[in-house]
Amino acid sequence: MNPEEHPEYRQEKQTLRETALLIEQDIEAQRNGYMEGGGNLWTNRSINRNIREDTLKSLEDNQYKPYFARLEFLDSSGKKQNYYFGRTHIQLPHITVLSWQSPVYSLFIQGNSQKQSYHVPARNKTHQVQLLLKRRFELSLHDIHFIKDEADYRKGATRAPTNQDSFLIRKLQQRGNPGLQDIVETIQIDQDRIIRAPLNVSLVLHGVAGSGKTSVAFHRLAYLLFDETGHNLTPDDVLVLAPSRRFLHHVRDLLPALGVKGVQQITFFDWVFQQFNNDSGVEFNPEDYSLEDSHFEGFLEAQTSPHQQQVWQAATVKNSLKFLELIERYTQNLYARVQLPEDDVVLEEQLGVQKVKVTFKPQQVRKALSSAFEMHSGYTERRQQFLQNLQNHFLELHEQRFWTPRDHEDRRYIQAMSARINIHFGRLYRRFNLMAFYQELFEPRTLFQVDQGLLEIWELSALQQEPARKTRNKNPEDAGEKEQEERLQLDMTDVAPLYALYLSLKGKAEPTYRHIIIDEAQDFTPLQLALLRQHNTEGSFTIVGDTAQNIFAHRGLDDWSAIKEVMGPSAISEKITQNYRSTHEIVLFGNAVQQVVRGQHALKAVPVARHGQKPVLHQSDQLDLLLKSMLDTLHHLAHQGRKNIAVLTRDRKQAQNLSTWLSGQKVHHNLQLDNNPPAGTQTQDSILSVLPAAVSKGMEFEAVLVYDTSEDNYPVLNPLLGKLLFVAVSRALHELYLFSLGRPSGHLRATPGLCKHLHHPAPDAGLPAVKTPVATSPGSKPNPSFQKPRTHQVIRLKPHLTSYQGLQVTLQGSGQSLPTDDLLHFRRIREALQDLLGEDFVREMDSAVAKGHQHINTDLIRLLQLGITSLQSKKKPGTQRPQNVPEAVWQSWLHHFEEHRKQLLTPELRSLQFELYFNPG
Ligand SMILES: Nc1ncnc2c1ncn2[C@@H]1O[C@H](COP(=O)(O)OP(=O)(O)OP(=O)(O)O)[C@@H](O)[C@H]1O
Repeated sequence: MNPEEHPEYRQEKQTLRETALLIEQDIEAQRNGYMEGGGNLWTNRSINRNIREDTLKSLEDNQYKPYFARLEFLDSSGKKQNYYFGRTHIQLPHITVLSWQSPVYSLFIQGNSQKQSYHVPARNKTHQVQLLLKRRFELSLHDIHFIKDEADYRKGATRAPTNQDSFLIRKLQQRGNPGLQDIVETIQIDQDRIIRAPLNVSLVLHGVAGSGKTSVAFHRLAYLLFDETGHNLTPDDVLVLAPSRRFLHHVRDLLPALGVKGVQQITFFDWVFQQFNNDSGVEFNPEDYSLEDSHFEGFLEAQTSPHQQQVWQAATVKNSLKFLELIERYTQNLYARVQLPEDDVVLEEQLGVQKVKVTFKPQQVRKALSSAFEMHSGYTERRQQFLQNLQNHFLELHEQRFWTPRDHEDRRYIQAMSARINIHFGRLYRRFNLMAFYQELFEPRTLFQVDQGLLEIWELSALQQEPARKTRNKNPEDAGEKEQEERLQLDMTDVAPLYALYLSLKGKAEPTYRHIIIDEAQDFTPLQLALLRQHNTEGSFTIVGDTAQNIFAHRGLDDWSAIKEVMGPSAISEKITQNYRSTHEIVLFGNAVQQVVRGQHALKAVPVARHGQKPVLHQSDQLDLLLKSMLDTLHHLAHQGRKNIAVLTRDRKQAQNLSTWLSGQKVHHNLQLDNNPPAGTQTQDSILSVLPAAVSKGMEFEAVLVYDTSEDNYPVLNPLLGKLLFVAVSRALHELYLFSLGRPSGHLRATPGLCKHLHHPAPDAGLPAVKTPVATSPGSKPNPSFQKPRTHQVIRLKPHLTSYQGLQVTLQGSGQSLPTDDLLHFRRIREALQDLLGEDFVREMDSAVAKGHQHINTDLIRLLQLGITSLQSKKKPGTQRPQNVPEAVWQSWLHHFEEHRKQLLTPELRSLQFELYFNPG
C-alpha cells in the first residue's frame, strides 16, 4: 500500500518532521559542547566528553530512523499511553521514543490481541494493558516509506488485526548484506522469551540452522546490559566466545548496532593464549606456536585410516570431562613429586677467608613448604614462597651468627648462598614449564601413575599413541615469514587440555565473568565448557548451537548432554525450529539433506512463508560444461544485483583451485581459506567469496553455489561430509545452486522434487569425456589437475541381484505387495552388506526371505537399515535383537559386523551405494 493512503499519514509525517528537527537541533547542541558541565577536573571533563560523544553518536545514528514502531494502550489505571519504539531512547517534548530493550516493547512482539501484559523485571511487576494501536513504520531520510497498522482497537476504528508475518517476510526479503544485522523490528515471541530470560541462569538454545541463534544471543546481551533491567552488568563482566575469527568478522557490526561497546568477542583459542600472555609466571609463549586444525580435513577423506581413528579417540579423551579429573590428579602428582630431603642439607659458601656452612633440617624444609602451601594456591607462587621461606630461614640464622653490620664481603656471601639455596631446593620443586609438564603427562609411566583406574584401557592407549603434538612446521615455504619457520605446531585439540593443566596449577580461575555467551556451541568440547564454567562467577551463560552442524569428528558436540552435565540440572533448555534465513524452498531442501545424514535424529526446520525459486542442481560429466553453467549462474546473479554471493567447496584445495580458475575467467572474488586468519588480515568483503564450506559456518549469503556435490566428492557413507554439505546449503538466504561433476551425492538422494535438476550432457554422449581445459590464471596454461575428468559411469549390478528384481513379481504372485521403495531400498542395502559382510551373510538373509516373505518389508528391512546405520556411524548395533528379526540373522549380523568392521567405507562399497541410490533399476 502506498504510505500516503494511510488515513493518518499526514499526522505521522508531521510528527516525524518535528522529531527530525528536534534531533537535528540536539545534534548541533552536542557538537557545540552544550552539554559540557562546569567541572574543572580533567576526569570530569573527559567523562562528560565521553557521555557527550556517545549521545551524539547515538543521535546521529538514529537521526533518519528515530523509530520503527508505535504503540498506544490503556494502562491498568485506564490512562492512555503512547510510545514510539526505536533502537535507542530519545526523550523529546512531543513524543517519547523508547528503546526496544524496554520491557513495554514486549507488547509489540506478543501479538495483536487486545488484552495483553508485560513484565518489568527490575520491579518484578506485571502490568495488564488494553491495546489500542500497533503501528509499524519504515523510515528513511525523514520520510515514511511504509506504514501499517497491525492492530487498531481505537474507538471508531474498524480495521481487524493483520498477520504480523507479512512484515517479517518483507524484512527477510530485504536481507542480504554481508555481516549479521540486528532484528529488533521483527523479534519473534520465542526469541523474545530467550532474549529477556533472567541473568542468573544457564540458558542452552538448540536451534536449527538460520533460526536466529546468534542474533538472539547478541540481542540478549544488549538486553542484559540495558540499565533498566537492574542487573548492573557492565561490558567488562561479559565474555562472548565464537568459534573462529572469520565468524567474529561476520558478526562484527551487530553489537555496535545494538549500542553495545567494549564487550570482548574472541575465539576460545585466542582467549586462552591471552591468559598465557598475561601471566608472566608461566613459561609458555604463545608467539612460539602456530595453532593448527591439522586433523580436520583428514576426516573428510572417504576412508578413515587407523591413524585418524587414533587421533579422533585421543582428541575426544583429551577434551572430555574425565580428562579434567585426570589433570587434577596429575597436579597432585606433580606436587607429590616435590622431593623433600630426609637428612640434613648442608650448603657451604665462602665468607671472606672462611667457609661457612648452613644446615637445613628436614623439618625446617617441610615447614617452609607447608607454609608456602597455606599461603598460596598456585604452583609458581608456592614454589617462590617455598624458596623465599628457606631464604628467610637462612637470613635469620645468619643474623644470629654474625651480628655485624653488612659489609661488601657479607653481601657477596648472602648473594652466593641465596643462589645456592635456589639452585639446590629449586631442583626439588621444578619450575612451571607448562608444555613440558603437559607432554610428560602422556608418558606411559606418568599416565599409569596418575590414572588410578579413571580411564578405560582404550582411552589410555589412545592417549599414549597420539600424545600432545608439538612439532616444527614441516613446510617452511607455507609459513611464508622467516620467523614462522621456527614456530611449533600446536593442535587445536590440545589447547583446552593444556589450559586445564595451567588452571589447575594456577589454583584459581582468573579473570572472572558474570555472563558468558558461547556461540556455535556444537564446536566446543565438554572440557572447554567446564573450564569456562570455572571462570563464571554466577553460572550465567547463554549457549547457542546446532548439533546438526557439528562437522568435527574429533572435537565438538553431537548432543547436549555434556552441556547439561557441566551446567547442572538448573540449566534451561530452549529449542527453536523456525528458520528465518532461507526461503521456504531452500529450507525444505536442507531438511531433506539432513534427513539422510541424521535420520531420526534430524531436527527439521520450519520455513517461514517466504517463497523463492527452487534450488537448482546442475549435473554434468564434463567439467567444462559444469564450470560454464557455474559461470553463467554467477553472471546471472551479478546482473540481478546480488551483492553477497558465495561459492562453497568441500575443502581448501578445491577452493584454491576454483579461485585460480575464477581468476582466469576474470571473475573478481575473495578467497577465504582459513577459519582463523592472522589478526588484521581479514579480506575485504566483496560481492563473491570462495571458501571451504567449513569456513562458511555461521555466515550467510544471498546466493550460494556449492561445488562439487557429486558422490565422489561427498560420499554418502561419510556422515561428516553429509553434515558439511548441510552446512553449505543452509548458508543461502534467497538462492541455492549445486554443481555435480557426475552423479550427485547420496546425501542428496531425498531431494528430487525439491530442486530443479539440470543435466548438461556432453555433445556426443557416446564418447568418453574430454579433459577440460581450465585456465589457472589469466593468460596461463590450462590446468588439467583442477579436477580429474570423469567418464560416464556404467551401472553394474551383481548377477544375483537380478533374482531380486523378480522378487516384486513373486510377492505379487503370492498375493502380497511390497512398496517399490521398500524393495529398492532392500536391494541396495543387501548389495552393500554383501560387499561388506560377505556371501554367507547375505545367503542367510536370502533364506530368511525365502522362508517368510511376509517379513520382508518390515523386519528384515529394519534389521538391514540398522546394519547400515551402524556401519555409517561405526557403532555396534546395540545388543538387543529387534523384535521379529530371526535370531540366526541377528547373530550372524553381530558376528559379521565384528569381523568386518575394519573394512568399513571401502571405495567399492561407496561407489556401489551411490550407483544404487541413483539408479536402482
Ligand atoms: N526475528 C527475526 N527477524 C528477522 N530476521 C531474523 C529474525 N531472526 C533471525 N533472522 C535472520 O535470520 C538469519 C539467521 O540468523 P542467525 O545467523 O542469527 O541464525 P543462526 O541460528 O545463528 O544460524 P546458523 O546456525 O545457521 O549459523 C539472519 O539473517 C538473521 O538476521
